[in-house]
Amino acid sequence: MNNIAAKSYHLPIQKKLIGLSAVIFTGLIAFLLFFYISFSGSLKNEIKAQSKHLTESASGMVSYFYDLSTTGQLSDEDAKKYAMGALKRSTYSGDGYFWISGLDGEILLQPYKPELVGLSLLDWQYPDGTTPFRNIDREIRQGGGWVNYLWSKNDSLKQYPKIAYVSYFSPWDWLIGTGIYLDDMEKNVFLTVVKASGILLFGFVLFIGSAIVIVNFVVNQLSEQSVRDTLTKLYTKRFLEEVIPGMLENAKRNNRTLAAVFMDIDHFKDVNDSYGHDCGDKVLQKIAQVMLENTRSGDYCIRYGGDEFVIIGPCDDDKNVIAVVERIREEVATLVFSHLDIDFKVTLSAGIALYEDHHDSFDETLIQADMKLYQAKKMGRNCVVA
Ligand SMILES: Nc1nc2c(ncn2[C@@H]2O[C@H](COP(=O)(O)OP(=O)(O)OP(=O)(O)O)[C@@H](O)[C@H]2O)c(=O)[nH]1
Repeated sequence: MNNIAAKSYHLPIQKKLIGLSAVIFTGLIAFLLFFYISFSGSLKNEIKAQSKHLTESASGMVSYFYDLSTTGQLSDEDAKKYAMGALKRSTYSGDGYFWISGLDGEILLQPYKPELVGLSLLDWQYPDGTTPFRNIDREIRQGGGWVNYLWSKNDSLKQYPKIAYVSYFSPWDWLIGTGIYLDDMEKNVFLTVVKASGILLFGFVLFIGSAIVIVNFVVNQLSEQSVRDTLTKLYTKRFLEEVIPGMLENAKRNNRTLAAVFMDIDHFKDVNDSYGHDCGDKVLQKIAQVMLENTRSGDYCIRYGGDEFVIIGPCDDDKNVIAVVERIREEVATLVFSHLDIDFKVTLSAGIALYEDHHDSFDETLIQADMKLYQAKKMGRNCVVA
């Protein structure tokens, strides 16, 4: 039954929530795009800075061996040999390595392609005739700088664009460098950004999902409260109007009919007058409880107004309905209320009508049930007329 209520009351809020999520989602995609562009730029710079830092550290290592030679602890030749050995072993990030060449372009150290040692880089030409290492010394002599060139990977002959930071170790006229393949860098940047975006997206989905669950819960609670009578917690007359079309449809689909029961407490005015309004309220609450306890989950118990109640529920014929209403009437009649040590009892009258003729409007059934209630009152009250 709550589904029907949800259908009637939640739709606009849910639509707004979906709209809001769509706007936030579009915003997030735009943000991720912006994030990708700016973050990938700074990540590339970071990778380049790391490469520069590595080359400078390698120069520092070479410098250490050079110092040993100047203090006479190592011969110049041994110092160079040990420095080269140290750099040869200094690989990083899996396949990162350092190379050394002389100022004349001669390759002195190439850990992954030792066959190149002794060859000169200066005359090395690309198919377009350019010589990438010819200008190295000019820039590098200032201390260090970036060089772009093509170089094959360890496991293939194909050449890939590479960028290397090269520093100049002047005492030995050595150029020390370590390079990064641009496609590897792009791949690393892409993977890092994708991971970061994935985390952001996951966070967003989690946030929106929780927001939808919480809002749905709050909306359910609020709409449930808005259709409940505050005193008896039964549904209100307004809710009856909302729920009837759906109930009629269900009844038709299941080849059943709907019963309408009108109930009214007998001489309730006297209860108020004799025992006070608060005591009257307690009577109303107790009778509502008896109604709820005696009806099924598909039935709707409604406080129609004042001391008047309505029950609507699917049924096949009036026998079961009469039995249920009689049970409620009898149970109410046995209740003993007390006020300032005075015990009193109340009774109620009821009228039952079925929607069996499938009139155009259910209002007619309600009017009939109300008329039957009137008859019950006329017949002396504390009875059910069907
Ligand atoms: N305590 C209390 N009384 C209410 C409430 N709403 C309506 N009433 C009272 O319920 C009484 C309804 O009385 P009536 O409909 O005139 O008739 P009755 O006294 O029940 O007599 P019959 O219906 O003819 O048996 C009135 O006195 C209203 O003031 C409420 O929320 N709390």
